[in-house]
Amino acid sequence: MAVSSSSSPPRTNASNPSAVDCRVCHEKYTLSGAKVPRLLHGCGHTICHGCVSALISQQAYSPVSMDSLSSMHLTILCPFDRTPTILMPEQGGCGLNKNFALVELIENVHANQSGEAQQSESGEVAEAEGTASVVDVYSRERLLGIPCDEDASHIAVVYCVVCESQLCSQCSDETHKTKVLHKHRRVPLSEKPHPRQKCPFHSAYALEFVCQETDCGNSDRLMCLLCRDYGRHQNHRHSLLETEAAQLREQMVDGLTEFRRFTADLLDWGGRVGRAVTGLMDATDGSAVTAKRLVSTHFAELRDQLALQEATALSIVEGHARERLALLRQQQEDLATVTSQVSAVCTQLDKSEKLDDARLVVQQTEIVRMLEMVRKQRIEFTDLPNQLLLDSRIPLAFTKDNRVHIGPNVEMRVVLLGLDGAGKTTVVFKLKNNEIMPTVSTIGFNVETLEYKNLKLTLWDVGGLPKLRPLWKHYYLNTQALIFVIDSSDRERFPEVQSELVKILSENDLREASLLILANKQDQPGRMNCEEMVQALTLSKLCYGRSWHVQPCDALTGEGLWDGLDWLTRQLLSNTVSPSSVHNL
Ligand SMILES: Nc1nc2c(ncn2[C@@H]2O[C@H](COP(=O)(O)OP(=O)(O)OP(=O)(O)O)[C@@H](O)[C@H]2O)c(=O)[nH]1
Ligand SMILES: [Mg+2]
Repeated sequence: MAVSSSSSPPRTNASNPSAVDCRVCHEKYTLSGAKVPRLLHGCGHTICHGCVSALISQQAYSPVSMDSLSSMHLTILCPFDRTPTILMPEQGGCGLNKNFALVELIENVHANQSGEAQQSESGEVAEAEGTASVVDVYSRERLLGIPCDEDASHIAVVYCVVCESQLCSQCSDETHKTKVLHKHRRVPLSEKPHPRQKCPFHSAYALEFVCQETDCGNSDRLMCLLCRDYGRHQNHRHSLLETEAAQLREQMVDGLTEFRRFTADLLDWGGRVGRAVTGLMDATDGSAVTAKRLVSTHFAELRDQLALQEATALSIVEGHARERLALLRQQQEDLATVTSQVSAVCTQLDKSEKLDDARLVVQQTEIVRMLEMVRKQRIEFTDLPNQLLLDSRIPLAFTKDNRVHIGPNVEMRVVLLGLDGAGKTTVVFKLKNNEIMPTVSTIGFNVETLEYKNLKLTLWDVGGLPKLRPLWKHYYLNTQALIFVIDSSDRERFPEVQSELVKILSENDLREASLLILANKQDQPGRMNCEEMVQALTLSKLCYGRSWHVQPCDALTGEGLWDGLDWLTRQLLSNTVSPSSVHNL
């Protein structure tokens, strides 16, 4: 500790410590001021206010003294057992309670020694028998440089809380010599309490109490002595303003600690979010850039693949057209040859017919040969029209993986099922003849053939009335596709629809069949869309393992029907047509 002269050097008594001496500086405790006993609440030991201040000024620069999370906390270590005690820096030593038991003891000692010479608190010089070392407990106050109220040439170091004056040690001692004034509480100037606010109703009195009545009726809870005893808060329960403020401060300290941690957490999360934003938006290699690159690559690959598939399909069609052309040209040539042969025979027969009998008979063998030849040609020609490939169309269709199928019509058996009134018959008529026919409930079945692309579909439209449903199973055998028609607007019958679907889809004969679900009557109010229908009928689960598709449609206008049929033909060609008839890419 620094050794210096002080305007009020405390007495030291290191050689003969007693209960009323500070065990650090070995000076006598006093009732107020620098030697007032302060209780270290961390461990319960007591040291004087001056030593607390000295510890604070020492600890303030120690790295362990500051709470790492809260700069508001100041920790001092007990000089006896190094237990930490936490303080608010702005309160300094005043933040610690006085050891009131000791204060009482000192008062008793003072009372007993009233006749004796008073301990000098001015502390000008250490007494001869005391220690030689003196602690300048007011070094901080001196740094403030506030002039003494009694003598402006002195620097004030203490504050009398009763007189409300700032004094140097000397003037403090001199002005507080009397027995009464001596009792005035004086604190180091750096610990000067905030000035008390005056009562707005009694300007001579300070606000000292807080009303605790819940239904007090006064807008202002603070009161002075007069308000409490005679005024608007008379007979009201109340507490000390100081205590109330201390409790509030305590709550604020707790809150601040908590909030600083919260702020640290927020900053931490903010940092993480910031890093995520940077990672996402990095212009050169951020996640967004990478994801976009992946999308572009994916679609570029798809385009390449499609271009390749298109080129292959075109070359297949061109090859097919060339073959057909060559065949037709061959047929052209053959016909021309036969025609010229027959014309030549006709010319020859015309000439021979004009000959006389003798000459004619001479040519008999030749004439018979020509007649037989032409007749033979004629007989052959009766079959020729059937063999001629006069249809210039090239029937083709695509599989679902874009392979092209060219060839004669492939026959398929398709069964239409669904509840009565769902629109099966209407769908068939619309597909077959593009017309709307007034329908009645189908009793039994209708069968229609439909040529679409290079498929020849046999459509079996089976009546859906409950009494007819047990007959559905007779149509399952060799069925390549099932078209299940649903009235999308009739939500009440969805459970019935689902129960029929469950039964149908568990049929062994339909295991391989493609399933086209027509969500019909999309023109009707209250209709269910495809997504809702898939959910409502748990179709993903029901149709697991088979090729299935839900197509919204309106059988009256035909909207959606051909899209559904396109899906079906692609499935059927992929599943059914022999690999040799499909031109692989
Ligand atoms: N508004 C509307 N009505 C439709 C639609 N499709 C069919 N209908 C009508 O629904 C009613 C029943 O149609 P059908 O084709 O006879 O029904 P179904 O499924 O063959 O019935 P069953 O033969 O009893 O199994 C008829 O009045 C049709 O005009 C549609 O898309 N919209
Ligand atoms: Mg019908």
